Amino acid sequence: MKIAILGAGAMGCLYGAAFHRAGAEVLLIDVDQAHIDAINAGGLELETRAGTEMLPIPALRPDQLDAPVDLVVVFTKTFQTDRALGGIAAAIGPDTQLLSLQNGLGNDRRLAEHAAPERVMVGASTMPSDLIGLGKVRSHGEGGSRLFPAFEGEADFAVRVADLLTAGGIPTTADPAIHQVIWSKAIFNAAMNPLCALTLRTPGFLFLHDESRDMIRTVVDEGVGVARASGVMIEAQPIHDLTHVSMTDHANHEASMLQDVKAGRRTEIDAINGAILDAAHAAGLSVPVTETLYRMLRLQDAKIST
Ligand SMILES: NC(=O)C1=CN([C@@H]2O[C@H](COP(=O)(O)OP(=O)(O)OC[C@H]3O[C@@H](n4cnc5c(N)ncnc54)[C@H](OP(=O)(O)O)[C@@H]3O)[C@@H](O)[C@H]2O)C=CC1
Ligand SMILES: CC(C)(CO)C(=O)C(=O)O
Repeated sequence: MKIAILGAGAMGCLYGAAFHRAGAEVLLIDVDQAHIDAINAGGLELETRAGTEMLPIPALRPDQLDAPVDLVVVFTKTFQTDRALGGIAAAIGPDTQLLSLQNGLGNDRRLAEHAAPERVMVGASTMPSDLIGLGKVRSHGEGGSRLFPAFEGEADFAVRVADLLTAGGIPTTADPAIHQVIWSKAIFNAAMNPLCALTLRTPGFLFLHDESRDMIRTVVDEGVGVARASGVMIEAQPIHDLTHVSMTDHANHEASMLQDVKAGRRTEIDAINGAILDAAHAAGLSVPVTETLYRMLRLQDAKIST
């Protein structure tokens, strides 16, 4: 299978490495020329709990992709998706499948702007990953992914993709309840990521303080209420459990939103807390802690653009 990873940052490199280990033909696509050059010069350096690997995966700029691939895996930030897919139009042929494992809500809709709905797959990942330098990624922690066609597509291709990732070291399943999975992950991120970004601390710090643990519990309960009012029937306890795993097993992982704030980049607050807030308004619900965190991160983002 020929796979283009669109956005060779922390997660793109981690997933590109798994596809590569499983024998797929992988191309890492990014806009950062220095990062591309570093990968092409010495290989992708991936540090996990199992050790450090140097993987000879080619990296390219979007304009260097000139023929259709079988699968595009989108791992840009959510607000970069549309532009990034527009930049690789030549790689999206009539049979090309698109997959997003990005955080947040609405990724299905964003991908369906660039391919027929039956060729759009979505999902979520609980793998942690940090970009630690040019051509260098670190992932310390267990996790996995779930994916499935977003709309009415056939499950066969999703199963093949999941099997490849599992063979490459990221346990992945094709899960028909994918929209419940995505809502649960978005609620988890709405609770964890803004608090990491605002305190400039990792989940282990949040575990030490009643203030953060209380807010995390409340945001999860608020989000589950919104999901259920929107017709997505999920339970709160598995999400509470996931926040506990994050604060203990992934205690030192820099949540992606923390990585963004530290690097002076815009965050994905609109696709996470903002999307839950929009759904709350549509359902006539109030979600005060989710909304406060949303407003705080919007202010943080405003510092970058002003
Ligand atoms: N990091 C993590 O642990 C996790 C992240 N996620 C989600 O995965 C997604 C990716 O996150 P993450 O890997 O951390 O993000 P990164 O910022 O590390 O990676 C995104 C990459 O995409 C590149 N990019 C931007 N625009 C384009 C474009 N037009 N064409 C090609 N590449 C482009 C960026 O370059 P540049 O920096 O120059 O803009 C960057 O290298 C997000 O939705 C995130 O929420 C999900 C689970 C865990
Ligand atoms: C790694 C994980 C699951 C937890 O923080 C994440 O989604 C993120 O960093 O955005």
